[in-house]
Amino acid sequence: MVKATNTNPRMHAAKILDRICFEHAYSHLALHEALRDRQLPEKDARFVTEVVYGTIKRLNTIDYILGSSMKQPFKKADRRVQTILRMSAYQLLYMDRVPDRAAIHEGVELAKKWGRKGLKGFVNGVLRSVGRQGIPDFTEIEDPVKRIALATSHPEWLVRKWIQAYGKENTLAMCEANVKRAYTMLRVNRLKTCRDDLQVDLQNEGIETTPGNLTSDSLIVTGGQAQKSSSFTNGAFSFQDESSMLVTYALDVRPGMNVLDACAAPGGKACHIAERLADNGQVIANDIHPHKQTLIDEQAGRLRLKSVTSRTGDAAELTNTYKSETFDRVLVDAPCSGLGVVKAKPDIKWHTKKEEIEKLPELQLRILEEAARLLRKGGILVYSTCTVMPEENEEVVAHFLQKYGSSFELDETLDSRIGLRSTRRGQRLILPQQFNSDGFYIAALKKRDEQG
Ligand SMILES: C[S@@+](CC[C@H](N)C(=O)[O-])C[C@H]1O[C@@H](n2cnc3c(N)ncnc32)[C@H](O)[C@@H]1O
Repeated sequence: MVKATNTNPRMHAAKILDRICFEHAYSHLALHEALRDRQLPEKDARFVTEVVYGTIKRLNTIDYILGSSMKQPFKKADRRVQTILRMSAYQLLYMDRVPDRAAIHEGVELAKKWGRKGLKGFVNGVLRSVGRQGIPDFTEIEDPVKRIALATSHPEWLVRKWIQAYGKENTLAMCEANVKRAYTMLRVNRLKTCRDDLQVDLQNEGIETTPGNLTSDSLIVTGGQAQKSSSFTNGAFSFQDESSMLVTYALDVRPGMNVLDACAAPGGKACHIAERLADNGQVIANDIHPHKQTLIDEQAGRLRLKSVTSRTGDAAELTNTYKSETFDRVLVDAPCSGLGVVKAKPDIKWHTKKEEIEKLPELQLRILEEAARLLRKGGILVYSTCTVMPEENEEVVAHFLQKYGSSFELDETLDSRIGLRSTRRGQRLILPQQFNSDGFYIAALKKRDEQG
C-alpha cells in the first residue's frame, strides 16, 4: 500500500537504520520497502538512501568518533539515540552539502520527536564535539588490522583474513572500494535491442548511462531511475552487476543446449543464459526456496523468455530427479557469504559472522559434487560466488578436484570467453577495486570425454 507522507526524510532514515542496526534487516530490502511504501519526492528518497547506506558503510569509524566524544561507552546509549547520533555524525563528517549547523539542529529535533526528549541536550553536546573533532588521522595506528578496520569501517576479523589472503595493500584497496558508491548496472537483452539503441531509449526517458567496463552487454546508470522506464517494463534490459554477466560467457552456451542452473533465484543468470541461447533450448532454473520460484518466473516473464523452466528443489539432491549426464552445461552459482558485494549491501560486513562462513564450504562442495554428476562428458561446469573469501572459492574447487580430478579439469579457455586473464588456471577472482563491479569468483571446469 502506498502511504502519502509529509514526514521529515531524516525520520525515515532513522527508522530504516534502526531496523538494520538492531533488527538485522537487510539494508537494500529495508530501504526498498520503506521507499516503496511512502511517496517521497525523488530528492528526499535520494537523501534517505545516501544517509542510510553511508551510515552503515562508515559505522565503525562513526562509532569510534562518537565514543571519543562521550563520557560513557557509545553502545550504552539509548537505542534510538544511538541511531540519531550515528546518522547525524555521518552527515557532519561525510556529507559536505549538509551544513554542520543543519546536521546538529536536525539531530536534536529528531531526538525530541523520535528519540528521548530529555536527551536533546546530550545529543546536541555530542554532535558539537564530533563536528569540532572531524575524522581523526588513523595513519598513526601501528597495527595494520586496526588501522584499516577503523579508517575504512570494516570488522577487524575480516580485515585480518583478507590481509592473510591478499596482503595489506590489496586489503586496503578492497576496503576503500567497499565504502565507495556502488553503481547500478544493466544488462542489455540482446534478443530485443542493442546497447546503443537502449542507451538512446533510456536517455529519452531521462536516464543517463555509460558503457560498462567488463562486457559489451552492460551499461552503468549515472542518472535517473531506470527501474521506472518503459524499457525495463518491456524487457529490454535487466539489472545485473557486470561481474555476474561474465558467468554466462564462462558457460559458453549455444542455441539448442540443455542447461542446469542449480541455485538460480532470483533468476538473473538463468535469464541471461536463456538470452544467449536465443531462447532456443532449455534452462532448468532450480532453487531451494519455494517463494523464490516466483521471482524467477517474474523475471523470465518480463523478458518474454520461454526457455526458462523454474523449479523448487535442493541442489544437493538433484540426482533424485535427473539422470546423470543430462545437461550440456551446469551452473552452480553457490549460496555464499556475499562478502564481494559489501559496496552495494554494506550491512553484510557487520551481519556476517566468522563462524557462519566456516560452515559454507561444506554445503558449496556438496552442491558442486551433485551438480557435476548431471553434466554430460565434454560439458562445462561453472562454479561461481559473489564472495572474495578463498575458503568459499579456490579452496572449494581444489577440494572438488582432489576428489574428481580424474573426470574434471580446469578449463584454460575461460580467459578468452570472459575477456579477462585468469587469476589461477581456469579461475578468475575479481576484487571490488578492479572494475567498480562486485567482488566475484568464477571457475570453469570441463568434464573429460574419456576418464583419465
Ligand atoms: C547467489 S544466489 C543465486 C543468484 C542467481 N544465480 C542469480 O543470478 O540471480 C544463491 C541461491 O542459492 C539458493 N540456495 C541456497 N541453498 C540451496 C540449495 N541447497 N539448493 C538450491 N538452491 C540453494 C538461495 O536461495 C539463493 O537464491
